[in-house]
Amino acid sequence: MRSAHTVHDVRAAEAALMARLPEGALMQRAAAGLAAVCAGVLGGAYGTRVVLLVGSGANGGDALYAGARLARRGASVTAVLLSPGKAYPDGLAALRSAGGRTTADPAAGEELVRRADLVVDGIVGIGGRGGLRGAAVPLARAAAGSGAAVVAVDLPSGVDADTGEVAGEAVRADVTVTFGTHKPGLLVDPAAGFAGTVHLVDIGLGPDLPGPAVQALQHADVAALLPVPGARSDKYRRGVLGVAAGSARYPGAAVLAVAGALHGGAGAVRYAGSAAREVIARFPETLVSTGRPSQAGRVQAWAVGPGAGEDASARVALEDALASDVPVLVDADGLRHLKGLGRPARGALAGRTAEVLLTPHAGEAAALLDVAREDVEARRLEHVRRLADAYGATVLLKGSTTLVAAPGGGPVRANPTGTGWLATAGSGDVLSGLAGSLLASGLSAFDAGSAAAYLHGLAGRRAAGRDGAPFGAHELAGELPAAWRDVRGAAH
Ligand SMILES: NC(=O)C1=CN([C@@H]2O[C@H](COP(=O)(O)OP(=O)(O)OC[C@H]3O[C@@H](n4cnc5c(N)ncnc54)[C@H](O)[C@@H]3O)[C@@H](O)[C@H]2O)[C@@H](O)CC1
Ligand SMILES: [K+]
Repeated sequence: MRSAHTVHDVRAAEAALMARLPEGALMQRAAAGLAAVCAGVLGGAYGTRVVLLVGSGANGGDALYAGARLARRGASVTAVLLSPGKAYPDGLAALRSAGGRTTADPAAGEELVRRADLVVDGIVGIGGRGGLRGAAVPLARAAAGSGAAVVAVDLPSGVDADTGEVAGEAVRADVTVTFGTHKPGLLVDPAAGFAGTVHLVDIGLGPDLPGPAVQALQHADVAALLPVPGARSDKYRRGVLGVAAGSARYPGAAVLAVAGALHGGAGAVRYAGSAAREVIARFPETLVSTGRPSQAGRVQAWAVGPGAGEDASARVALEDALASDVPVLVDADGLRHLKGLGRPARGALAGRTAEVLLTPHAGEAAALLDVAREDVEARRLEHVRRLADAYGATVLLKGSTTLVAAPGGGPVRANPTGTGWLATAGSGDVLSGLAGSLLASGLSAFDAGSAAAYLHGLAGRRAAGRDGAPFGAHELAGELPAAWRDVRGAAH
């Protein structure tokens, strides 16, 4: 599990640890880790050209000390000082005594960047506010346009460490070397898209850190969550998922939701709705009926809404499922009907004894919160939390990094496996069935949502192939068994 902490928590942990260590020890740990990653990226420091972009704070200090280490190993190192009067003095002295040079001329800096093998971004770290400013902007652009590898110190300068927002220009890194713990912005888009490959350098903060603000599951975490049948399992004990999805207009959504559901761990899938004929034709193992959810027989969870349409029967299906005493996943048209139930948002769900999992994309989340879609996309972390609290439900916010938040606080899970190839019609229907199936097999809404997003992303990557190619949602569903095997195989 990768964990990310807020700037406030990182600073508090650093202060507690620093009080027990000699002065400068933490920065030396950070710089040593940074220099080691840089040397690895370069394939050895000797004879290489390294340019440090150095701002006014300790982030620049890390870059200067790492630059001194690289210079001692034979790299030609030049620091471009963006605030020459404020650059970290001891770091500057260390660089100079190791044979490194400095310049305060931004134009000369841009020229150096264009000819560099490696650019180290020490402009700002966790002390940064807003996008890049002044001379940092053309330098960051020159770095992006050069052939140099760009290594960001702690986080790419210009991105917001806590929110993942990118308010203006930011450095585009190939590699980010972060210290002590991840920062939420390294796991959450849009900022995460600027970070490249992230290396965590352990500087000893662990014992002083509280619980994380954001988590990203890894194979072993997901393997531990996935339900595996034992000797005493039967199809009912494994859990039965009810799917109320699709309509005469969108029968395919029902088929795709069932396709996802058959790969989520439930022992059986019941379908209730007007696409029963299409579902049974494609998946003869499904138990189908054409009535409302409450007439379909006993289930352990419902997945409601994909392709359900806008007419009254879809609203009735949602109300019916919510009136049950089992967990309910609400997606797509179901979310629209949820919004339109006419009762206060919380009221629609408050009386339930079992969990609710909402799975909106940014546009649906915006509609549920009455805000602009762009606001949700720019500050996804804030909005997934707000939506979970407003509706008293667990929320899976789909997108470039899918986020899952439970109501009432606690860490948000950021899914690391997504790929842009998943943005294809029907992909969300497969996810609904998959997450619903995991709910039916007994996982909490939080775990079901995050494990489903993880498997769905892996399946998407497999379907796209190593070089990347488009696929249809039915092919995505077809890759789910292989995604399970990837995850379970890595845990053994
Ligand atoms: N505190 C510690 O013990 C450690 C800190 N470390 C480093 O220290 C960093 C934090 O250092 P600081 O608190 O000095 O802060 P930063 O170095 O992140 O930046 C602060 C300075 O940047 C300026 N600034 C803010 N936003 C800007 C923007 N958008 N464009 C240009 N300049 C901007 C501010 O005026 C401020 O002076 C971490 O990110 C990490 O790299 C590491 O050395 C590990 C140990
Ligand atoms: K930085």
